[in-house]
Amino acid sequence: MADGTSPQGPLRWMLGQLRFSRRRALAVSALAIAAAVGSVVGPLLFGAITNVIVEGTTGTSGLDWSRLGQLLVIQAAIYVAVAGFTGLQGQLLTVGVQRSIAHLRERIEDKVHRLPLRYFETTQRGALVSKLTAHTDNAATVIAPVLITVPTNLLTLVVVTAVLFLISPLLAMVALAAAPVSAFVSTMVARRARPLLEDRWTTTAALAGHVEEELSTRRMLQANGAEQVALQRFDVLNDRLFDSTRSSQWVAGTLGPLLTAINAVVFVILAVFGGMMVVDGRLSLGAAQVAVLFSQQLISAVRSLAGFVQKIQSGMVSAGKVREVLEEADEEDSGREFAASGVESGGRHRRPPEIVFTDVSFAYQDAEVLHSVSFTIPSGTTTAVVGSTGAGKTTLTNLLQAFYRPTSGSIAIDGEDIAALGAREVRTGMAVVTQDPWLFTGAVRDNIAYGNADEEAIRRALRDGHLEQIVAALPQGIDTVVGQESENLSTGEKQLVAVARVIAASPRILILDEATSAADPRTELLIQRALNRLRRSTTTLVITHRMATAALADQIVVLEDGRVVECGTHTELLAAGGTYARRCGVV
Ligand SMILES: Nc1ncnc2c1ncn2[C@@H]1O[C@H](COP(=O)(O)OP(=O)(O)OP(=O)(O)O)[C@@H](O)[C@H]1O
Repeated sequence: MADGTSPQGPLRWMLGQLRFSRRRALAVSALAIAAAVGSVVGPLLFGAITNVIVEGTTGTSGLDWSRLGQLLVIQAAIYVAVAGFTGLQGQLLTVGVQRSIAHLRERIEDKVHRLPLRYFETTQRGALVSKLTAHTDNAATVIAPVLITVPTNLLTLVVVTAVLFLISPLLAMVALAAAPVSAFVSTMVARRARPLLEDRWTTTAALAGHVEEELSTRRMLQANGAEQVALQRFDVLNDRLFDSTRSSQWVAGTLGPLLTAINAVVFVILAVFGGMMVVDGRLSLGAAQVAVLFSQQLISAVRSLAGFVQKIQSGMVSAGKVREVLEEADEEDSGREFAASGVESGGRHRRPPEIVFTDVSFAYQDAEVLHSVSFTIPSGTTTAVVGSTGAGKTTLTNLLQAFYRPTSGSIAIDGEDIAALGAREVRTGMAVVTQDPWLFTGAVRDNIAYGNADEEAIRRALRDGHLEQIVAALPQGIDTVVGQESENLSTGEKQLVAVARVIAASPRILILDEATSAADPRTELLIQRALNRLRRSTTTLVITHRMATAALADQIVVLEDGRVVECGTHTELLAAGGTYARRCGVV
């Protein structure tokens, strides 16, 4: 696999992403070549027109108006055709490029759902967002130069040089001498600009991440009077972005004036030499004109090639970033079909599964956080896991959802090791409610249905989830748009929507991770009641700090420092007089 950041790799990779039909590619190339040929023929005709005028005014036979008219009409037709070819080629290319970019975005969106949790934990959010948006667009800017502008400019260079040599080898040598100088200057500038461009993108991503974080924690920042800290961080990043943008643009900005200066010197030399040759009679005025015009075309072709070097550099940096995401390893076996509900095609509900943890040990990095954890959650029962902060309770739920694999030991669902099942399969028919109810921006109906439930299931979820009254009070009822930052619903009400989603999905496995800990007593009661209806149709794992919640479970597992220290029913554990009883304040 090519290195995503190597100078050659990303360009070839980016071109590999193109979705051009052969016909479109041929049409674009033919139009581009025709436009390039037209722009070379134009100056030749201009020279011929000048010669006709010179001969007509200095000769004896007078001005040949018919030939002059013919040449002028042909030249006008060529310029119109060049404009038409260039415009059409641009349109065809744009549509093709945009289609390719849309396809690339689709691939990235798909990839985001297949990346392992660990990737998101170790990647800065802003960097990821800019890879998915700005970098994708910027990467596309290399396509037109690489496919069209660079080849046509090279073609122009070759043809113009050849014609220049035919007209006058001396003038051709003068014009050509400027090309390596221009190319050298451009390469030097591009080399200096590249690290500055990298820095500019990195800082833009960091700034985007900071703003995103600032917006999502706006209330907390204000409540804790921490706006100043956020402002300072913003200022640091903003200054860095200013510096890197200024430096990169300054470096890039030197290229234009440098090339203009080289151009001016060449122009003066050609004008002097050409003029002397015309006076000596070694060259016609028209040919001298063509030589000067061609030398300008030659320099402008070198100049635009140099300009594209910089554009291509920037695009390659972006292509490398996009490629990095697409080439990340997928979460293992995440490609299987995902069915969110436990209802079989026939409408009959499958029996909730038995879940068995056998000697499960796990380490996020080096330090083990779970040590030989074993317990069984029988089919259709509820097991509560209690334990102090950092004991490893949430880690257990992460392993059950196959976000990570146990370092040793196994977790089996109905006798099948989840390592063999694959992540998507494991999560089929599994629902999770955490302390933070997550809602996406959309109607309450869509938040409950989440693409799976039908009208009947939504109605049932509203009723059983105690949401009917709350939804009725919303301005557009069930069609009211809500979201994570929405002010329409309180946190407790959002939690009820999350619970209603679970009811509508009819999961076979339910994970409640501190699901009611942020709710007030009344909402907690409503959530408990709503979830009780699911009790017998699901196998439930409850993570809780509240002993009253744990007491309702069929079985309680007490976890301390990653080890199971007690396991039994509420009554059994109270009678045992151990950790659980102490937590309940009984002993
Ligand atoms: N993504 C992670 N990367 C590295 N270490 C982690 C990660 N998540 C949790 N840990 C560590 O693993 C240990 C167990 O964390 P876990 O979240 O499972 O505890 P918990 O019992 O759920 O705690 P709490 O009751 O506070 O939610 C802690 O020491 C924690 O710092």
